[in-house]
Amino acid sequence: MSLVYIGLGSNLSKPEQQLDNALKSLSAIPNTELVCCSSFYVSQPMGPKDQPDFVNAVVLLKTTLEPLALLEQTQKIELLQGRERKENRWGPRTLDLDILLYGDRIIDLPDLVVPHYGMKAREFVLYPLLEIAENLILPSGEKLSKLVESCPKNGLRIIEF
Ligand SMILES: CC1(C)Nc2nc(N)[nH]c(=O)c2N=C1O
Repeated sequence: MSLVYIGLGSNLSKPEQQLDNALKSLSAIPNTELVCCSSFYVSQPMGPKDQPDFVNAVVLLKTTLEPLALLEQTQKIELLQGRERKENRWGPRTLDLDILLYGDRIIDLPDLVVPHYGMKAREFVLYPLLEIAENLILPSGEKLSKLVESCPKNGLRIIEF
């Protein structure tokens, strides 16, 4: 059984609803349990600013699926929710599911790099992750709490339901 942290992001077609739907689909992945989810956070787009603000969250899964089998499941959910794989990397999207951490594994495959390549500089990943994993140590040995200390919030704010 592995503990896997997944980043969720959306800035199209009712982003909060997109994340709610994604949570339902993630909890239905075979051999996988959705353990907990962070609050939903709103933030300005990193990269091109001429697009809507994003809604982001991080979830913790417990799974016996191997990394590429889990990736297949998350990509299926993205497509189900209307993500066109052809869109540009920095443009708006209905749903992004990124495998941030997979236990203590370091994975470097053409389709999957874990820890996620950009997570250390993304406030919209680090703050929700800290909310559900305050004592996390990354495979590199770095403390998540230290990374958050040096990551500006850039206006990131929790959506109060
Ligand atoms: C376009 C890019 C880089 N910017 C983002 N910016 C924010 N705030 N949140 C995201 O999830 C996000 N995802 C992306 O892929």
